Parts: sequence; C-alpha cells; structure tokens
Amino acid sequence: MLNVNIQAFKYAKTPVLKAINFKLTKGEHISILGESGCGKSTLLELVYGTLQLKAGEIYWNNKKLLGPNFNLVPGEPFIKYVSQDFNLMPYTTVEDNIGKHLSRLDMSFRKERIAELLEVVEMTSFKTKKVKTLSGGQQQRVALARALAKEPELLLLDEPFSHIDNFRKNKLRRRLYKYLKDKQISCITATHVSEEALSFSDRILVMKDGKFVAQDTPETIYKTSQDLYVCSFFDDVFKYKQQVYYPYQITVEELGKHKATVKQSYFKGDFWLIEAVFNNDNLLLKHNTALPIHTEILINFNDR
Ligand SMILES: Nc1ncnc2c1ncn2[C@@H]1O[C@H](COP(=O)(O)OP(=O)(O)OP(=O)(O)O)[C@@H](O)[C@H]1O
Repeated sequence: MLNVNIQAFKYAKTPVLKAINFKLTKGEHISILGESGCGKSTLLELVYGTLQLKAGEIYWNNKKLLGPNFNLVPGEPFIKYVSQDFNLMPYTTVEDNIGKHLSRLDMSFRKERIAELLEVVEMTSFKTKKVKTLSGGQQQRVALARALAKEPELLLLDEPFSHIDNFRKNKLRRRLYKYLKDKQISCITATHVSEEALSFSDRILVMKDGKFVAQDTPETIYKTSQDLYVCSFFDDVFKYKQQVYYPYQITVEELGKHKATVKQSYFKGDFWLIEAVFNNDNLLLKHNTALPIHTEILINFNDR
C-alpha cells in the first residue's frame, strides 16, 4: 500500500503542493484530475523518487521512500513512471526499448514478454522500427509498454494518452487499465481528461493549486459535486442559484419555467448542443434537434 503525506513542496521559492494526503491499496487505480500547472507531475515525481520531499513522508508498505538524496539511482525499482517526455532511446528499436529492463539471460522469456506487450499497445508491426522514426502517439505507446515490461507494483502515468489519436485511444485505455487490474498493479494517472478519470479509476482526486479539492468515487463526484472547477472537467457547466448544471440537466419543455433565447446549435452526433442566452448569460443544453437562432424557448433546470 502507498501512503502519501506531503505537508508542503516547493521549487526554490515557488510553493507547489500543500497538505496532500492519500492512500492507495494494491491493484487500486486513482486519477489525479487537475488543470495544467496545478502540480500533478510534481506529485508523481515525489512518489517516484526523482524529487526530494523535505516536509512530509511517503511509505510503500512499511518502507519509507527516501528520495534522490538517499538513492544512488533516483526512482524506486518497483515503481515505473511514464512521464510526458517518454524518455525512450531514439536510435534503438521498439522491441529493444520495451525490453530495456528485461534480462537477456532468458531470451525466450524476453521475446515472449515483448510480444505480449507489443500486443497490449498494438505496436506489433513496428517492433523492428527505430523509435526516432515513430510518431508521438506511437512513442507514447512504446513508453507504456516499456513501463509494464517488468511488472511494476505501482505505475505512475502522466497524461498517458495525450498524443494518441481518438481512433486508438479508447480501445487502448480499456486494454491497458484492464491489464493493470488483472495483474493487480496499483496505478496513479495524472490527467486533465475526464474520460480517463471517470471510466477507469476507483477514485478521483481533484487537484487545484497544489491541493485536493475533492476526493471520491467517479460516480459520487460526478453526481454530487456543486463545485464549478470540479464539474468543469466533466462537461460544460452553468451555475444557477448555487447549483451547477450539466447540459443534460437543462431541458427545453413546452411548459418550461424559464425563458431563454437560442444563440447557436452545435451538432454532436447523437444530440445537439444548444447555446442559449438566459438572464444575460450563456448556457448550454442538450437537445435532440437543432433550434433556429433567436427562437425563444422555455427551459427547466433538473436535478441530477
Ligand atoms: N523544475 C521546476 N522548477 C521550478 N518550477 C517548476 C518546475 N517544474 C514545475 N514547476 C512549476 O510547478 C507548478 C506545477 O507544475 P507541474 O508540472 O507539477 O504541473 P502539472 O499539473 O503536472 O501541469 P501539466 O499538466 O501542464 O503538466 C507549475 O507552476 C510549474 O511552472
């Protein structure tokens, strides 16, 4: 189990993290959800052991993680960290990158393991290609496979699908997180993308300015939070009478209680997103057809 207790962390004079406390059990997945610059990568680096924590402590089971000032090679061996810059060897093949941490003493195991991981990240046909010839998304997939090669106990992922196209992203997410659950590998994903957090985490920790402002299961956070910052990660939001409304909660009805005026309709595939002016403010609501500009509509605000 991971037990993180960070009282404070700063770079030179810039304070970044404050009062960060959480635990992570074996096989559990959590997402750190937060805007750019809020401190997500800093937190992962402190856990991994490439940044030195001075005020606080981090434990893995009963072992205190001491940080780079106390380790010859920074980074704990049972933790793997996939950072935003991948850290791959550009002039080496995909298979050798993935096998970097695997022993060459048992070549048949090595080959099998690399083949298995190439399949998880759908890169089998690229195995003999040099990494420098790959796209950003392909490199990111190699970095993910390399991190899994020696089955870490804890995996830290920093925006793990940021370079991968939508076509592959959803399938890859499902495969990767299922693989981690099957192998009972604990995982922390730092992201600003709601899909990763909502669909693939046991808990979401929402970070703002270096602090957690919400911690709960995805369903509870999505359904109960009335915090504009938190809800904004999940959808467009509109605040009315101290309540935060997602577009699906605002409906156009013949006997709706409030008047609004249509400003624009956006096609979204299985629905239309209608932008409307209400109380001199813009709101967004979900509707099954487009609506003509300037139409007056009657709307209701509904509970979640
Ligand atoms: N090496 C450093 N020296 C000084 N300040 C830093 C350093 N690294 C990060 N920071 C600052 O610390 C704050 C948190 O950065 P961090 O990279 O942890 O945020 P983040 O939430 O991971 O952002 P992003 O999603 O953009 O990667 C930012 O204000 C950043 O400018």
